[in-house]
Amino acid sequence: MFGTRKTWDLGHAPCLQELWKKDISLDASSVDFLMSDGEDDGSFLSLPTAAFSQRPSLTAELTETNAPSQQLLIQTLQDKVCEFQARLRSEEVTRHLLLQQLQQQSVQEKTCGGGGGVQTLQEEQLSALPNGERVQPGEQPSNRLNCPEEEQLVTRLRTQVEELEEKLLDQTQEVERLRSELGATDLEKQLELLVVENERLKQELKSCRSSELQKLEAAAETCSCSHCPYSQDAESLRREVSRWESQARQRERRLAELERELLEKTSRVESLHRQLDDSTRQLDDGRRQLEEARRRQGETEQKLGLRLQECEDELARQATAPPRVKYVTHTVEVESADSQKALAEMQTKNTTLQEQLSVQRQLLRELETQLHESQRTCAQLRTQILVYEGEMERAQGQLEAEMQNLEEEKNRVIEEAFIRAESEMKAVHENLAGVRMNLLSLQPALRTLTCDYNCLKRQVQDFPFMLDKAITEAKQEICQVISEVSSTNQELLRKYKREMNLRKKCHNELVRLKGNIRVFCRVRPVSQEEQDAAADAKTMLSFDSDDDAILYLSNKGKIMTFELDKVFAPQATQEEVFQEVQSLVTSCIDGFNVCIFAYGQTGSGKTYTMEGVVDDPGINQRALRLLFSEVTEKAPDWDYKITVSMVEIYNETLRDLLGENPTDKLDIKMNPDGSGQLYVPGLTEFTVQSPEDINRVFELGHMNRATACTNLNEHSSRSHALLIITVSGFNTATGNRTQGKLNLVDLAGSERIGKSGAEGSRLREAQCINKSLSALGDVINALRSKHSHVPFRNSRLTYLLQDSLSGDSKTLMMVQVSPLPSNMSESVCSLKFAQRVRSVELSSSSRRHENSSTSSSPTHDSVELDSPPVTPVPLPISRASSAGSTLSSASRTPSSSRRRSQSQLSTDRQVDRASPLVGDGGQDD
Ligand SMILES: Nc1ncnc2c1ncn2[C@@H]1O[C@H](COP(=O)(O)OP(=O)(O)OP(=O)(O)O)[C@@H](O)[C@H]1O
Repeated sequence: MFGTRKTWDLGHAPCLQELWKKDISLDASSVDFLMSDGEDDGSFLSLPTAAFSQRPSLTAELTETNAPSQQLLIQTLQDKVCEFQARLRSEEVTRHLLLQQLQQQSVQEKTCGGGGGVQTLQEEQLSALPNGERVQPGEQPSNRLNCPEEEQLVTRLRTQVEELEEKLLDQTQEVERLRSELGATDLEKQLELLVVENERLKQELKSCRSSELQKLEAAAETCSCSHCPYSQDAESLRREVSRWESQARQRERRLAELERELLEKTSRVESLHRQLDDSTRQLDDGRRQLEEARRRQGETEQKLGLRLQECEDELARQATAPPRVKYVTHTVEVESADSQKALAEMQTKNTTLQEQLSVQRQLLRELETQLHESQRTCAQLRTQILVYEGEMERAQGQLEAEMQNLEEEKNRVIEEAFIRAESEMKAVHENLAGVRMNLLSLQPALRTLTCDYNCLKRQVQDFPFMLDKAITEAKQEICQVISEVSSTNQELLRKYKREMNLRKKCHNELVRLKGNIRVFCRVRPVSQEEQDAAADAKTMLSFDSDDDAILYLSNKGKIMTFELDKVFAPQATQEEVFQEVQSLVTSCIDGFNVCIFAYGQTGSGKTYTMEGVVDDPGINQRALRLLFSEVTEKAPDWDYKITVSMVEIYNETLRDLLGENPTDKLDIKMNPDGSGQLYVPGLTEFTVQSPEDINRVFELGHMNRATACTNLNEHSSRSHALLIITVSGFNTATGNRTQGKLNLVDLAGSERIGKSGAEGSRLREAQCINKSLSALGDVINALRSKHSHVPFRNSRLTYLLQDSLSGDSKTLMMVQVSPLPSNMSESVCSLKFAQRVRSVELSSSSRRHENSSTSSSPTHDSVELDSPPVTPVPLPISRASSAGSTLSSASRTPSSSRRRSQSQLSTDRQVDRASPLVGDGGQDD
């Protein structure tokens, strides 16, 4: 027995004891920890971590509406879980206490020597285990009974936790859905209300606008005057309506913006509501799962209570049963190893369970953390929802305020428009009444007007026939008048042509009677320098106060009388000189060739007479201006062309002063067309159309003359300068053509060589001058003598002037005389030559007419000389020449001198032949 008892010694199970103690202490601390956790936190949430990780926004979607119930539900779940864990832990504690009691009983039986009794007791206790189970050797009875249930409980707990998580998710979704429905409904209602209100406002605005416009149009129709006050009111109303329209458009735009904002927020709230629905649905599911877990927990508790009750009963039964030491000892000896093995297994299982519990605790903490985050997110969402709702309320408030303002303004505008419309209506009614009165008063006048209108209508209907008749009569009258006018015009034209021809004939005859060669004399004044320089500056010339054709010259004590066509005293002006010349110039327009040349010694005033000075131009410029004025006067019937050439004859060399190269020598040739006319090949001709053109031509001529000569004054004294003006005319009415040539010649000085003492080149110049002047005298003598041969070709000068010296050409020689005594012999020579030239009569041949119609014109013989002359210019009476007579001024009268006979001229011709032109100079030559 004792040996048996030795084998029962607890020394074989020290580690079991320690293990149990250790387990108990661990379990107690764990229980305390768990209890403290459960009590302190109370937020055990059985949502799995994966569920939150998969739905991170789920917690954030919890809304304020279901938050209290959800928290309550979570709190309830946490309480249940904690209660269940506490029960689990208390069951474990109870089981450990039972084991400790069993161990204590065994120790007591050992110490009391009743090993067999202990073994018997244990056997009885083990046999008395519920369900007839026998305690196996080495196995702790209660432990063997509870382990599967714990595993099942843990499994069930996990399942329940998962189910709770799912339920919580469903519940949350349901809550969200409910909240979404509620919120969406509100928002939709608000939106619908806003849209309806907007449409209503638009309709009201449109109707108000249309009514205002109709009123305005009606007012405008009733009064269409621009200055009427109704039109002005209507205009102001239109402006106001347009202003309101612009404001309405602005508010519509603002409303559209608010609608857009509202739509955005509505969509956002809808999404939040959808999320809240999901959370509510999950919460419902979690609730259901929690109820299911609670139910299962109740069942488990019930089972555990029954099992505990059975254990207690068994322990009580074993305590009351007598000890069976031998048997127990044997049993203990036999079963101690098994018990130790069972204990080790139980310890292992306990360890596993503890690990599982720690995992569950960790999971619980994570879930609690997630719950906190979800609560925080929920609070943020709640705040955001509140902000959105505030904004919506504010926008709605603004919208309402704007609507209110619009309504008020609309009412005010309508009221004002109504008032205005009423006043306008009143005025329109008044006008209407006035118009009615006027209408009544105008009705008689209207009847009269209607009668008049009918009469006029009949007249208008008859008008085309009357008009046709009148037009026909008028046409006949017009045709008759036209034919009469045409015949009259023809007659007038015929008379005009006849008169024109007659005028030309008369003019020609008058000039012919005056003499084709006319000689004027001009005495230049004594300059101030000459008076200051010479004591004998006293003039030797005197004039006849009664006859302007007589010049007296006192020479060597004798008085010489010279009778010319005209004598110009020193005080004669350029204009007075030109007055005597202009009849020749105008005959150039009629188709005559005219030659005007200034003759005289150097310094006698030739250039002054021909060219003049800038302020007082001479014959050249005045002649051209006169031609322009005459041509302009005849412009309606005549088309004239005036061309100008300028040449210089120096040392028998002809140069073109208007050419590009004035130093080139020109030649004079017969025109190859067989007309017998001379022409200068290469001579430049400028067509002048205005006085400005004339000035340019003269400037160019002077410039070229100055360019060609080193000393202009010296050179100009020894060269002949010719200005050749050609006037070509075409009568557009008659078709007649005329061409006249005007030669304006500034001859070289005619002084004698012996007096000047020239040598070398000067001698050559003087010889050339004398040659040309002698040739001119020979030509004039031949013409005067009516020789068959006239020596035109003896000099360039006479050759160039051939057509202006022959035929019916007109020649004017202006003899320039110096009044100084020192020049007296030269003056005598010049005057003698002038008197001889004056006796020459050019043959009167027909003028050159290029038109064949000239042949049908009246001939010179057919001209009726008793007809009054057409030319208005008074011309000097032609005078007979009386050359070289030395008469005293007292013994002769101007009238007697004018009637000198031609026979006397023949006597003078005999005298002149010895010294043809240059007087003494001719003898010197
Ligand atoms: N009628 C006049 N009134 C005033 N001054 C005159 C008049 N005639 C000539 N003179 C002056 O006499 C001077 C000489 O005149 P001008 O040069 O015309 O003589 P000329 O005969 O042309 O000399 P040349 O043969 O050298 O060219 C000039 O200064 C000119 O101004």
